[in-house]
Amino acid sequence: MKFPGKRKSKHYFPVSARDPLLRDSMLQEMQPESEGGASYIVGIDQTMVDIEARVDENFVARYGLTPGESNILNDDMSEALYQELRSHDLISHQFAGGTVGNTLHNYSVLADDRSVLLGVMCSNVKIGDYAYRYLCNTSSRVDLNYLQGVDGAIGRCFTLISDTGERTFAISPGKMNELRASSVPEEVIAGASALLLTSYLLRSKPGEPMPEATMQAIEYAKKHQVPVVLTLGTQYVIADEPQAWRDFLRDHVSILAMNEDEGFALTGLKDPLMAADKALEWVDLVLCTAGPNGLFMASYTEEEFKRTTQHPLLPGAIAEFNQYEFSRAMRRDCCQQPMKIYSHIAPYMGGPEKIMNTNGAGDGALSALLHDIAANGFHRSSVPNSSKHAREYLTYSSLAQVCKYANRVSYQVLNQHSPRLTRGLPEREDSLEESYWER
Ligand SMILES: Nc1ncnc2c1ncn2[C@@H]1O[C@H](COP(=O)(O)OP(=O)(O)OP(=O)(O)O)[C@@H](O)[C@H]1O
Ligand SMILES: O=c1[nH]cnc2c1ncn2[C@@H]1O[C@H](CO)[C@@H](O)[C@H]1O
Repeated sequence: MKFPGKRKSKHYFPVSARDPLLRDSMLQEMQPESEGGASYIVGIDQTMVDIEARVDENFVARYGLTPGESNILNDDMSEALYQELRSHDLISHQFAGGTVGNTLHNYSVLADDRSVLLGVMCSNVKIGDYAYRYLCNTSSRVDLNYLQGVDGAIGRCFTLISDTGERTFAISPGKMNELRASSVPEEVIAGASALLLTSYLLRSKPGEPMPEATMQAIEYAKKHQVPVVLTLGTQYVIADEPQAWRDFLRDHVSILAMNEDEGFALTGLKDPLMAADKALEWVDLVLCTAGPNGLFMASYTEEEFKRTTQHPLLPGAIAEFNQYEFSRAMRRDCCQQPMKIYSHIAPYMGGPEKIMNTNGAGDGALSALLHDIAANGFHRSSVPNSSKHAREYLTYSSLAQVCKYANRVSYQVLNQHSPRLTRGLPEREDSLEESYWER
């Protein structure tokens, strides 16, 4: 694992006196990690490839699709849509996709370490087909050994970009929802630092086993105290039944990732800070991305061990909300006196000069948060006596540092075409501190 502490520690966890147990020599010893992976993330996804095409505004309306939404197509519509894209030569890119698949891939690239993907894969893969492309475009650090074979195609996600830059997904599901509960291995969930899920998993046709497989994974995660991370799909999935999603969060989820639109659909609050604050009623840690306005995080920490920021205090609906952003996130139930902490960061370097692609920028931010969570697990098992583990923290770094890291990774995604990182961040990121607020 690329341990965040291996970088200049001040970049990732702003302590002035370093942990005496965490000397460089010890970190060196920690580097060669066994293949089994002491610390990994597991996730479930609807296995799919993204087929990106530029279309005119009428296109989306002609197929009766809701703009901006992730729409499900029937077989006839999929075929007609695909044929139209092909005959007009509109397809510009094809990548492996899926929101959890993207996030696990990015996690594995950033951490240079193992993650485990659960889902389906064609039993009979042919060179050049979509399943083949999916496998070829997934990091070799993503463990695909637990995928369940199916007799048929994986999903296709037509990613339709209009003239205005709006992105509409049209999903041809194939067999993507055929994952059975019996294909969810308890031991893999039990050993993970976190279980990653998306709200899309609960959206399937009657009789398809994916929702049951998802609930089975949640049951194992609870049994083994593995934090459940949920990324909300699109606002429409949530807006259909917001109360059911609030109950779901309260009952099953510890860490929530969403963008401001999804936050609004969930809470009825437009301000991402207030939406994140509201979500703390149900979960322990919230990442809320807000496009050109950067991102917010909110969590709990132990009142006695809160740490005051050295950054300027920020105005907002909660006055000086970032006052304790140098604290580390904890589960509310692990705090004797829980207090809420918040942080915000503006886009890294003000955003790229030219945005290549916003698709997956939020997934990128979440993969950085997962890296920090896994690093905490890794550090806990490597240096159990460290003062860093005197209390049960969720993250290795402070909320402010996780924001920085998440934001930095989003920037990287905006700067390339695919939602999946082609390489990790520059090894030392020496410029991070100095150049952060320039431009
Ligand atoms: N127009 C922009 N200018 C600068 N930075 C941006 C812009 N759009 C996004 N970002 C950066 O990317 C991060 C995530 O963006 P956004 O909120 O659009 O994610 P998202 O909608 O969840 O994306 P996806 O669902 O496709 O993964 C933001 O927090 C910000 O750092
Ligand atoms: O229904 C779905 N299930 C899983 N992933 C989806 C669905 N719709 C869109 N995406 C995925 O979301 C990613 C960007 O966040 C895209 O890469 C797309 O593949």
